[in-house]
Amino acid sequence: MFQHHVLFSNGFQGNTDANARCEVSDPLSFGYQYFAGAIVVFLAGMLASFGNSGFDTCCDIVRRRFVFTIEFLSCDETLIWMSNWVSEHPSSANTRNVSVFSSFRSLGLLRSETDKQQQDHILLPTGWIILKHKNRWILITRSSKPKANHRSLAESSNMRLYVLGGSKQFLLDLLEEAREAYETKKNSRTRIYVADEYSYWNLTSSRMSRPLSTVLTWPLDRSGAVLDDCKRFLEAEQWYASRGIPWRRGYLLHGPPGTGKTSLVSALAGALELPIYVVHLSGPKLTDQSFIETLNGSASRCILLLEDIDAAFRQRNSEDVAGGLTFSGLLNALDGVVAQEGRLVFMTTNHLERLDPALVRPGRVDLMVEFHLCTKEMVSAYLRSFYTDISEEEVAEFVEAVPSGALSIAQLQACFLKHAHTPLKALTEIKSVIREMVGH
Ligand SMILES: Nc1ncnc2c1ncn2[C@@H]1O[C@H](COP(=O)(O)OP(=O)(O)OP(=O)(O)O)[C@@H](O)[C@H]1O
Repeated sequence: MFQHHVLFSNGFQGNTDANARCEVSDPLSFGYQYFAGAIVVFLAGMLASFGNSGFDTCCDIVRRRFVFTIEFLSCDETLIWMSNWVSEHPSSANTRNVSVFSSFRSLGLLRSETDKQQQDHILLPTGWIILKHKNRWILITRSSKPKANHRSLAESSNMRLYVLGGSKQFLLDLLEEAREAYETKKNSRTRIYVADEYSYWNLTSSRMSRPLSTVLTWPLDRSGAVLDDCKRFLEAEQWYASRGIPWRRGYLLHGPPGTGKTSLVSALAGALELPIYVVHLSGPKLTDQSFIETLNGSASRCILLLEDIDAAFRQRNSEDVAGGLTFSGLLNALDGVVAQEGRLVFMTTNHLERLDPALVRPGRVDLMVEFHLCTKEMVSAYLRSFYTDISEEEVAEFVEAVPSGALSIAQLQACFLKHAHTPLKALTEIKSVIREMVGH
């Protein structure tokens, strides 16, 4: 994906043309170059950070002639790319003193204490970092200060790169390299944000993306069809705009508990490389206004997940409120003038019949997907995916033992997990569960 980066020049950086002209074509031997390069970059950075007016002049001269500077701000995603790049640079490999940099904090997002997966943290060497990349010496400094935002405990953390003999193109290439490395790392994981009572999004988990093929639907190719629908929508912004249709698409996943509704959303997010933003509508502090603020604070490209929507609202004319959010507040936020465009809105319910028709009318719900208790084909497919070396005879016995529409995949999964290496024991247990269900 092509990204457009804007490099701002500031007074401190001096004339960018001058910087662009000062490509280092150094005749010095490699050993000397290595040493001298490190010293110059180090001095330049020192002068930059601690200079008084006398030093400022020297600093300016050194900078204009030899050094190209770029600053990454904490509010910008480029800081995450660069931090990740630095942490993975071979020069950082043997560092014994590191500081933990949470990429989400840097964007002002508080991480939940419950999720401490190492992969979400970037380990940066402490203090100043000097490294060599593509024959250029780079000095990296970082600074941080508490943010003024009362809702966030986050620190605002900036990073500066001083590149000896750098150029604008060198920095753009570096940035692109850093972005690609970060995207590749990130895209194998799905991020899930949950809104708190202050309409603030907390990253509560970042888990390995679930392959779509691991979610069984009925018919078996239903999940692929839903994915295609999502992709078509995401690519159709222009199509919607040219027809004056709001660029929104709502999905309602309905069916008994444990049949894969949430799993499908999670797998779709992985396939589409989108984060999931979850709002619990029954939160007592949620109001019409805070709900809108919450939605506005989510990423412009994301899956918005409203789970168990029936538990929040039943019939419009009976209980109109769930927590502080009213039914009309929900409808307005979903497709009123304040509604955001370009997002995929997924709602799930176990009780389709309880939903108010206004909530599921086209425009709010454009595609309904029904989830089923296991058909014989689903039992067979799930067995084969779980016990990869199961025999045909055992599959046939299982399929025979489980009546269509009796069990959810979640129930099968629980039993299979108990007997992960002994399918015959799982079969015995399943048979007794079925016997209990039919009452003999
Ligand atoms: N169709 C399915 N394909 C694969 N796994 C499934 C399926 N249905 C359920 N599971 C497994 O069962 C567990 C529960 O599934 P999930 O949370 O997706 O169900 P749900 O329909 O959203 O349930 P609820 O309505 O109670 O929220 C998960 O661990 C999931 O792996």
